[in-house]
Amino acid sequence: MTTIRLRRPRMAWLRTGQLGFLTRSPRATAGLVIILVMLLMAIFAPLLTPYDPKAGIFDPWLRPSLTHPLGTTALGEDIFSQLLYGARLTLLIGLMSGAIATAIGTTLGLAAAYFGGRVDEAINTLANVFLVLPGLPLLIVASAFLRGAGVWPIILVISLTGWAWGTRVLRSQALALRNRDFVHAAVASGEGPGRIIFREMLPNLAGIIAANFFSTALYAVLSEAALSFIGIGDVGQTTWGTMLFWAQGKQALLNNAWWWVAAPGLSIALLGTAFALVNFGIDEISNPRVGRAGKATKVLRKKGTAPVAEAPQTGQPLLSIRHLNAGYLTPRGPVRAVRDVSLDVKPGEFLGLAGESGCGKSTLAFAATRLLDAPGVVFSGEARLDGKDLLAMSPEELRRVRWKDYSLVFQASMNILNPVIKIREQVYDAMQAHGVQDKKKLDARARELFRLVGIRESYLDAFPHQLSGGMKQRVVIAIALALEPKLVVMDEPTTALDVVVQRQILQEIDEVRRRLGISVIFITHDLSLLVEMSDRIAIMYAGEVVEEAPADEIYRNPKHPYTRRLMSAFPPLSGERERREGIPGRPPSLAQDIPYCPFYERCPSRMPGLCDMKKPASVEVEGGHRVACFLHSMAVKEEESRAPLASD
Ligand SMILES: Nc1ncnc2c1ncn2[C@@H]1O[C@H](COP(=O)(O)OP(=O)(O)OP(=O)(O)O)[C@@H](O)[C@H]1O
Repeated sequence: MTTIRLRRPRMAWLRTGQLGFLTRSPRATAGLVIILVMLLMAIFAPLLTPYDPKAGIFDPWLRPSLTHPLGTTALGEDIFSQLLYGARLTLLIGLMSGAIATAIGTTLGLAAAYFGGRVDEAINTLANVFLVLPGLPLLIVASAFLRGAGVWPIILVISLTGWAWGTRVLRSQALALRNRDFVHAAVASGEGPGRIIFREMLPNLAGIIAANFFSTALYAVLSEAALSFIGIGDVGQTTWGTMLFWAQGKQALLNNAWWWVAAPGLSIALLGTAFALVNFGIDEISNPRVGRAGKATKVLRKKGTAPVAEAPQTGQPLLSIRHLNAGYLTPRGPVRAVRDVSLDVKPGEFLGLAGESGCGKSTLAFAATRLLDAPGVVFSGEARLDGKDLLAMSPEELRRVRWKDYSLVFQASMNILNPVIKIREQVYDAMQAHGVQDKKKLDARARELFRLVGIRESYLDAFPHQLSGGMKQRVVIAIALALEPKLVVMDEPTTALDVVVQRQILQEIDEVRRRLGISVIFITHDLSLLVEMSDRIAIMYAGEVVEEAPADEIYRNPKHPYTRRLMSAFPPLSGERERREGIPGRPPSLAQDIPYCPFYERCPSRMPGLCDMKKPASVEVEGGHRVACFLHSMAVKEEESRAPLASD
């Protein structure tokens, strides 16, 4: 049975201490103070006034005085007492209706987005039906029928007619979130569904949920006032709405007792304003860009130059990919983006993977690490990490090894950072999902990681938007290194960054992987960069690895005609500036079978009748230098056929 580790979900602002921030937002503070004062007035009404709100024991139409701060009604009741006691039911109606409608709306909206399919369809249909139900006529009918049943009919009708809007909005927002990179990354890092919904998605929806709550609460307060005002509902109860009803019925304004109308009317308006103000505050929390949380620090600290320790080379590959076939199932048939690829990565090795765009580099990396999403599919093959076949693992086994044994950084990795969660929490996440819970250890490790990738520790308490693109990418690299995985796959991790930052980050990656003895698969179009960084380079073309050799060997002595053209398409590392040429022609479509040399059409050294008839096998031409080209496999064969003669 699959067990999912779930931490107790807590709302984001409680966890990150952002509730404190709420009180630092002047608007939210004002809103909270108003609501709190009203709540206190409601709770402590018996202490604040000695009079029963329904006791008509005083002279009617008394003007405001010290004994009766808001005067008396036409029936001789104390208006101030009515205002205090009325707050009880008015607040109860608002807060309860808001809470029930928001709970139903949030649960159904999130369930629809997360589970999709039939669940989504059913919830959506239900929400559509409830959206067209006319709320006010229903309220009138329910109140008329349930007259005398107190305020609960109103609360229930408002809750039941008010949840559908929230579900609609939350569903669409949650659907968009479901496809965001940070949610994919959370899935990839082994987080369970509950944790993803509550930890990753819910905080991003806090603004909408709050808006839903406060707008329903306000709607409820206003509806109750409107119903009471026109005499529907239980006018025997004391609420701000029934106060307005009686004031109107007894013609308070004509009797110059404007305070009888003004007191409940202004209280309702003030409550609405308070709801709106707190709503603004929560919007600031849920969207840190709006707020002022955290101080952005400006200067990057230069990293120390600690001694470098190479990983022990055991000779056994850490990752061993064998006959891997992977691709995409499309309506026009399968695209075979990775074709019978076999590749090894040794412990501590930096393997560069290069090739033109669309040749299958990313598909290879994602397929081998079981991160290929639909419509991607692994057709066949093995990918053994430390002897364990990743492609045969159960989802639970995979969850255990991901991030711990291997991790991934890709081009748009900075998007995996959840915009509403502080960097520190996100660095902790991967470690917590794998059992590190001790706060001191988490903090020490997070600081160490930041030093390692050259970011000031103070950025741990920043939000992602406070960091530049380069820094976010460093954070992601730090997260990828958090559990000291044996292998990190980096798919163009710096392509989106400017050249200076790229170089800095690459140097840091190189130093970190040497220091920690981590193996790296580094994917890029930039062959000259790979030559500089890699121990070994594999060149891919049309889904196949056509050449593989130590980096300096590829640089000095490229053998495959494609590698040679690729090398000449990039500027040399040093020397005169000269005009570079691209490779004429286009790679073949990966939707078709290619039972011959895939480079045939573009190859300047092609041999018709051979290269267009069958596929060259990959052969070792020199120690560790393999190439899949007839030019070289023939030379090897000749060499081999001469060898016995020489020994005769
Ligand atoms: N979702 C998809 N559906 C169908 N085909 C796809 C899909 N994703 C990628 N492909 C195809 O698979 C092939 C390999 O793509 P892949 O992204 O692995 O190449 P790449 O070498 O990493 O390219 P780049 O360097 O531009 O990222 C391409 O022909 C591409 O069009």
